[in-house]
Amino acid sequence: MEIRKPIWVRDAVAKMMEYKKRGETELVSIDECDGRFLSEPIIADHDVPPFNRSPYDGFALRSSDTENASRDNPQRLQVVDEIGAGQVSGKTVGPMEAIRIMTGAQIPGGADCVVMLELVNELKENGESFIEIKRVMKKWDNISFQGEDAKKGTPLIDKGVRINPGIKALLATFGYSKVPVAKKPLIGVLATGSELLGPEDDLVPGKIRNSNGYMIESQILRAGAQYKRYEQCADDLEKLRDTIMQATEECDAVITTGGVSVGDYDHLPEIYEQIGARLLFNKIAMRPGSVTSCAERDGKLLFGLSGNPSACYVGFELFAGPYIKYWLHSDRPYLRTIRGTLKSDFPKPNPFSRFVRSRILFEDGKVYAEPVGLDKSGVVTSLAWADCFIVLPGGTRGFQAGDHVDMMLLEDAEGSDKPWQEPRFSK
Ligand SMILES: Nc1nc2c(c(=O)[nH]1)N[C@H]1C(S)=C(S)[C@@H](COP(=O)(O)OP(=O)(O)OC[C@H]3O[C@@H](n4cnc5c(N)ncnc54)[C@H](O)[C@@H]3O)O[C@H]1N2
Ligand code: MOO
Ligand SMILES: [Mg+2]
Repeated sequence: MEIRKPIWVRDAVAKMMEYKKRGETELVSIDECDGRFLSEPIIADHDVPPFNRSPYDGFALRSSDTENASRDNPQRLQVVDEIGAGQVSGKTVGPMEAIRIMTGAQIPGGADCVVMLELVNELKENGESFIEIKRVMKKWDNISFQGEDAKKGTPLIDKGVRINPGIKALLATFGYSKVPVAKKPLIGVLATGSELLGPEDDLVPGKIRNSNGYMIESQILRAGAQYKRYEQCADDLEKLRDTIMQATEECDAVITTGGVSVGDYDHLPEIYEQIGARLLFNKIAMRPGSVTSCAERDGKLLFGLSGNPSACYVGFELFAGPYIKYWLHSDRPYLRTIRGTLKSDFPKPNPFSRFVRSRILFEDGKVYAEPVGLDKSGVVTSLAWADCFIVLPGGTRGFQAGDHVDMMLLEDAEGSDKPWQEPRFSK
């Protein structure tokens, strides 16, 4: 029987990333851009705001006219025009004059400050309008300056960033009615196993429902890609091979689940050979997911994820996820790792690096990680509660509550420019 030699997580990631690719750009309507990844950076092509404007409803005037203003000596200014947002006054504010101005309107020529409506007395005399002002105004009081938010030419958002509501606001600000985004890779998904039923099927002895296929599809969507589902397949070598071949032709990458270990019906290793795919690795020093495999055919990757649900989940996040994020032009395609405090004891030793499905807790300004569910690779329920992996490097013993540990974030938009790597002492 074949004995596989495990490789380090960092080496497996590096091997897989030798085949990384950037997706092409496509233009989508701004209405369709949510959740997509920018394929070009956003650079301010004009000043924001584009003109000096009023942050208040009030009066624009010359601060020098208020030099002697006080409670006992109100200064009277004549109101010579009024402007709402979107309008521009043709007038210039002269000595002892003011222009009534609304929030967002361009500051008229001559004026160098704005006084709020609430701070003046308004008077009418002979059909003419005046204000009395009782306070000294300083030059540039209450002006929102052209370019104070962003100066023309400033890089604002990197390419490869997922469009969120704030970024969408910037896209609109800078006139992107069409947005350059990375084309989503199409990932073929194939769940293998003669024991698998569909979610619509009743349970029968010896069988289980296919959960990995749906989970992987959801992980693909969370990573920002799209999937094509291939009909779940019994462990029949020829049929599996033909379906995988077809998926490799039709998709940018293929993810299978199950059939990668050493069992009698684990056909993936044989199929890689038969279709002429080059095996990059089939054993990694990690738990779960040690059988995670990856092969390459014509520059396309085939991810052979474990059939065990937790192992499948981890394999996707460590390998397929970064591959997809890079495709989407991210320079931070890896999961971000932070340090946190272990909430409960984890007594198991770690011969291989362990990715423990866990939950982030925030208490008293500290970040804690708490393992969820059974730490077994065949477990499915814990995945529903996990929003991070606690990463325990191989070669370490058990950990106690209060120890500091690495936490890999699963629901994080920022990512990391480096993958998690085994610390040197674990070698
Ligand atoms: N003699 C050895 N046996 C095993 C080894 C080993 O090194 N030597 N490795 C174990 C490890 S570790 C893992 S992980 C599993 C990997 O198994 P496979 O990837 O070959 O997956 P299967 O055998 O097809 O299934 C394993 C397990 O997962 C269930 N499964 C499969 N597909 C799905 C699905 N779509 N949804 C939900 N559950 C699924 C399947 O019923 C099995 O229970 O091998 C160990 N064995
Ligand atoms: O690959 Mo298995 O999940 O290590 O237990
Ligand atoms: Mg198996």
